[in-house]
Amino acid sequence: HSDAYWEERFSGRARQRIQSSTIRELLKLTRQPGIISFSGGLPAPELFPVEALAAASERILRDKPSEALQYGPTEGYPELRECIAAQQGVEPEEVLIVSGSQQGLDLLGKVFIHPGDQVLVEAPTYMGALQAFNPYEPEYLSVQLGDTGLEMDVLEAALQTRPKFMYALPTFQNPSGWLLDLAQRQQLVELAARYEVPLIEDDAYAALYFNGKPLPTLFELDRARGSNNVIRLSTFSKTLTPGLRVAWVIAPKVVIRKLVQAKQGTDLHTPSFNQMLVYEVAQGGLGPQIERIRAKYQRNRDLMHAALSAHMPVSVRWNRPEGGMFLWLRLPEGMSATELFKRSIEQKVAFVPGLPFHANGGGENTLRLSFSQPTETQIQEGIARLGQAVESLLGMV
Ligand SMILES: Cc1ncc(COP(=O)(O)O)c(CN[C@@H](CCCC(=O)O)C(=O)O)c1O
Repeated sequence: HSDAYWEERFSGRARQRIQSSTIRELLKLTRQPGIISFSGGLPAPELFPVEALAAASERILRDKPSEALQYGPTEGYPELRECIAAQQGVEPEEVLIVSGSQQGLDLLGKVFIHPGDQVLVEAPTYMGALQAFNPYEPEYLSVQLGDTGLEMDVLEAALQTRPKFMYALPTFQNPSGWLLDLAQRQQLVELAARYEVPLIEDDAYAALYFNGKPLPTLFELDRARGSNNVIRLSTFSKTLTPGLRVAWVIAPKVVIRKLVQAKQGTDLHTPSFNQMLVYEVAQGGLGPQIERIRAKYQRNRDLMHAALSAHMPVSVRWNRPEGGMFLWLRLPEGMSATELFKRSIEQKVAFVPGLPFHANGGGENTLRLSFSQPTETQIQEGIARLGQAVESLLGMV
């Protein structure tokens, strides 16, 4: 049959609401030789604890082969679930292990979003969440996030319209790297509780503070005031390995029970072996591993910052995140990051243009730079080439 035979049989939703992820598509591009990629939020591969994982897999297959290779409970590997619950100060029944927090986002969309529901997101926000939510046909409300945090008056007005939930990334936000300060965290939690709008806190980068004490999560602030209005997602992808696809959702028991039902229909359960592997390596504590990651990313951030100062024209602005993997760059008004992308790919440099991080448009002159993976030389060389590409467009603005 022709492609048309199949395409005309896709559901309307599949045709309109299921589109490709810009990050995933770009990552295919960046596998070409010689490309310096600042695109994906990919952990530095040399930091994967390979020996520890190899030893743990040996032990698991020797001591618990059937549990590792057999179907398991949808809720997750009990020991891992209990370990996370203890760490987060909740009961195991409030924890669900998912196949990456990306699956957590999909399941949350599946159980909460009815076609036409309003969902409040930050502008910019993580495009993977938009990709997960889109098939459930929400209408997006957005609230600007910038160097002074969230626009709180816009936030309150949006919450008053009682959207189904708000998707928030308070800690080293993807794509911008912003960290929401304590006052705004308190305000956000209080406003969401007042207007009865559940918060979904996506905390993928919670562990990646470069210095200073971590701020309390929205989840902690909400529980501390005797409320249970926050659902929290976090993952082993940024502290251990993303390829094993092990993450977790913390939510009230009634929500976890519904998510479990949804997950039964999606993948029955997260791979048994991967959960046991993560448990074996993580239960010994990831402290030293996280220290190595923080040191590398902080150094890379400083190198990228210095390179940007050396090579970017004065009309280009960028921030200096105190953690995470990304920084956010703003080109002169009128300059298109998508146009810049085409030129910089010719110079074998890749990044993620800002447009797809905006649910309701805008951000044409913004772009995300990831500093987690490139080597020092690649940062120097890549930013120098990017600076030239910007210069070549300056004449056009
Ligand atoms: C805020 C936020 N939430 C969920 C995820 C997905 O992480 P999981 O590996 O599914 O736990 C991510 C991972 N995003 C990275 C990784 C995507 C890389 C890829 O698509 O290969 C990025 O934005 O580049 C994230 O930043």
